[in-house]
Amino acid sequence: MDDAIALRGLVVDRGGRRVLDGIDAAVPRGSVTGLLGPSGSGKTTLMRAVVGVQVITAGTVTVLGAPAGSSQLRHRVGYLTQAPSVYADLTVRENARYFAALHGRGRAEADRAVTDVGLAAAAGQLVGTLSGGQRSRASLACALVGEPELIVLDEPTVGQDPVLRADLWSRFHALAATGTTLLVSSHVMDEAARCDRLLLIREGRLIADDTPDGIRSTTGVDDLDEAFLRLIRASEAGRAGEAS
Ligand SMILES: Nc1ncnc2c1ncn2[C@@H]1O[C@H](COP(=O)(O)OP(=O)(O)OP(=O)(O)O)[C@@H](O)[C@H]1O
Repeated sequence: MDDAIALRGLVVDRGGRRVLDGIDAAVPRGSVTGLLGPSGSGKTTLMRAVVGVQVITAGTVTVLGAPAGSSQLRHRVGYLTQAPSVYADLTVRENARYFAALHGRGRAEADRAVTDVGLAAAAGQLVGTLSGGQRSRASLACALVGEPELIVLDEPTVGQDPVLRADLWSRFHALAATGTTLLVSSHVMDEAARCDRLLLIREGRLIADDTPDGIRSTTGVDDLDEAFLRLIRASEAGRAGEAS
């Protein structure tokens, strides 16, 4: 069983609308897989299904060999939502130590997680006084501190400067090198090139599941932004053909 995530025929309806429309995809263990697509394409919904908090209409979501949301996955899957989920009236260090304790980890792991996200200098600062980008890194530290086998990160680099973004991507790859699996969403196409594999979704349908090089070679262009445009146009042409 090499896949950390296996999606089979995943269909999700939200607010009476079909938001994911029959997704089949697999995320290999020990990889950094990017989940890309325009705003509203269904990235967050797919991540919610993987962490087991989304009611699904049809299909199956298997995570680390178990159905998504099973109690046995509680300490094995980490999730960073788009809204920072940290306590404003605790310091960065206190937040990390609190989440570490929930996962049976100690102070050393908590302090390391804070350093890993570049917040060592602000460790003693109340989260409520941090900038937006710092607050989202504090939240990231809390998602990483339990050392989960699968880490699902919803737009973890939004609001970060280019140096920090590069540092965070290095950190993601260092984690993958130790066998951790990361599913990372972004709508910034330049981050796509940093991923081992890419899932591209548009309007709830998967239009690519490949490596960056595989996508370049399928589309015949080097620039991934342009490659995605071509894939999107090809999928639209295909759907127009289906409809006629
Ligand atoms: N609670 C909800 N109730 C009804 N519809 C929702 C709800 N949350 C999201 N949706 C709809 O589901 C669709 C997919 O949303 P989702 O948040 O998964 O997209 P996304 O790709 O993550 O977008 P973004 O990049 O802007 O975060 C959108 O059309 C959105 O309006």
